[in-house]
Amino acid sequence: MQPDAISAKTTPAPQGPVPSGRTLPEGEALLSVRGLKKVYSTDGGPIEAVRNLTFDLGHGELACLVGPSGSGKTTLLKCIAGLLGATEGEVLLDGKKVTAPPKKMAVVFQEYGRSLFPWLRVEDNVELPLKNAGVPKAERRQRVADALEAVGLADVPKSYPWQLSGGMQQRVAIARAVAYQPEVLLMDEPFAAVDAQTRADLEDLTRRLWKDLGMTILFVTHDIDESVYLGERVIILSSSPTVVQEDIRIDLPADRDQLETRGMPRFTELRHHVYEQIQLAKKGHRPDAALA
Ligand SMILES: Nc1ncnc2c1ncn2[C@@H]1O[C@H](COP(=O)(O)OP(=O)(O)OP(=O)(O)O)[C@@H](O)[C@H]1O
Repeated sequence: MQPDAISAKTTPAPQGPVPSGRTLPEGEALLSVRGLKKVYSTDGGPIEAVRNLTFDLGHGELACLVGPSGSGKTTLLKCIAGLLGATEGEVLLDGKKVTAPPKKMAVVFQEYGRSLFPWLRVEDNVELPLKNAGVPKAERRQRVADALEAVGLADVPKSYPWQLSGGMQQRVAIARAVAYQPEVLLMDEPFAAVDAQTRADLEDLTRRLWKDLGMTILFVTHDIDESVYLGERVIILSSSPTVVQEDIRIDLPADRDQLETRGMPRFTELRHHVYEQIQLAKKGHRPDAALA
């Protein structure tokens, strides 16, 4: 049986029978993905990575995106971030079409080792995007100090990334995104390469920053438990060529705790449901309308 909250608040997509995630009335969405399709041209022929994705994110939402390996999660995030052009459809930020990386957006990737500059100290890594954006020096310093404080790294501003643990390096990457003060933060499996304890700490840090700073977050993860623990909503993708398989509201209490929340019967119920859907997606199940 499906949990009660599933499909709650879902409104039909404007363009007809194609399965869609939750959409909002015009003017209410901060981020809109509309009929997004991405086909890669390769020497071996075209690869249709994403077939048709439609969903909205409202101001201040924290949504997780899960789907089978190869279902196009990174492709979608790159299209949203303006790093990759769509074949069809569009991404709108505050109603404006995204055609290049928008100033209001920041991305945290999985590979912190590659996203931080090893020759720059922690504080300089965090400061760099602010410099590039022309933020005045005094304000830059304050924002860097605040961001390092927020991620619990106020005591290592002069260290180099390679002098820190993996979890600490990822916190530097998060601090860099936070200092930039984005309206939308995209996170692509950001904790996949850290140990379980650090991962739990970083999950709690993400929710705390989300609450304190009021950002809108789209968080891609392979980890079903993580998606349910972190998200206010979980968007499940089908296997490639990708459509939205289901868009679930996570009706767990706002204050989450690694032991208490994960021990709740409702957590288990939601987790089971997402797990089942991913298994179905892996077996090639697609929402009926996608086949039409
Ligand atoms: N640059 C590219 N050129 C050609 N095909 C690509 C490219 N990038 C991704 N693809 C293909 O597009 C599909 C979706 O890939 P993508 O990396 O977006 O999926 P994913 O859900 O993020 O995967 P994973 O969960 O394994 O990280 C795959 O079939 C992949 O092989």
